[in-house]
Amino acid sequence: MSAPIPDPRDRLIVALDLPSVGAAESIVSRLGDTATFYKIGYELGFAGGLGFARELIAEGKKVFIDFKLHDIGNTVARGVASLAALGASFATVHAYPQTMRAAMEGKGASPLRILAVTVLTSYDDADLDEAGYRADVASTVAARVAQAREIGVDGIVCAPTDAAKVRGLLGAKGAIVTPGVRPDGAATGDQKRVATPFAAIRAGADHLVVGRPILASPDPAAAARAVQAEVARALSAQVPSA
Ligand SMILES: O=c1ccn([C@@H]2O[C@H](COP(=O)(O)O)[C@@H](O)[C@H]2O)c(=O)[nH]1
Repeated sequence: MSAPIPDPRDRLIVALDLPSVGAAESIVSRLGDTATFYKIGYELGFAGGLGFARELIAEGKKVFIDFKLHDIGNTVARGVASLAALGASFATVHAYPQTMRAAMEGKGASPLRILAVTVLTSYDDADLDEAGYRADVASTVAARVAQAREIGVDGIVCAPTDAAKVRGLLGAKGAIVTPGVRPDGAATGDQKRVATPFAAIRAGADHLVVGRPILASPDPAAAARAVQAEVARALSAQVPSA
């Protein structure tokens, strides 16, 4: 049997950073068929979002649970096993070796893909220094990707500005997922390491996570389609002409 043809709409993951299931239902309905992949983080997750994740999956959408797990190995492995049973497509853990190994053990043979978060996109060198790290963002990302690759995690979450370097370190295998994506002119908010959808894809990202630029738009479906159009433009620019 041949491999399923990937749906290009899956390149965009819409972050449902919303306070209630009702608010999420409203955005999902306005996005309709435009969006196929949704991310659920703390805000919606702690407000009934896991039940909503189940509904989205039952409707054929893909779900990324972004709780960035980090705990003792037993707790991480068992938490990940529950996310695998839920039917999530992606789940995040912080890129600490013990945590990454536990997550890979917890997912078992399920299709859940474990993504290791390297350095949050809201952090710059000064933020790492303030948190007690003695290495800058670039070297911390590189060290974490090397460990993630060694452990065999399924993918990496990094800033779009790190994606080219991460792709070089990770090789062709392994998904690169980038939050911190901002269409030209969009407010950056608390994000510090940002790039446009076009630049992120050109740098080697497989999936872009976009929240506020879509959620805050008067027309979320148009905003999502604009991101997808940039993705398509970047992908076609990557293919050398015959
Ligand atoms: O390094 C990281 C890891 C995760 N995120 C999450 O992505 C979205 C981004 O939302 P925007 O509104 O597009 O800024 C959000 O859910 C974060 O928790 C990240 O931003 N950076």
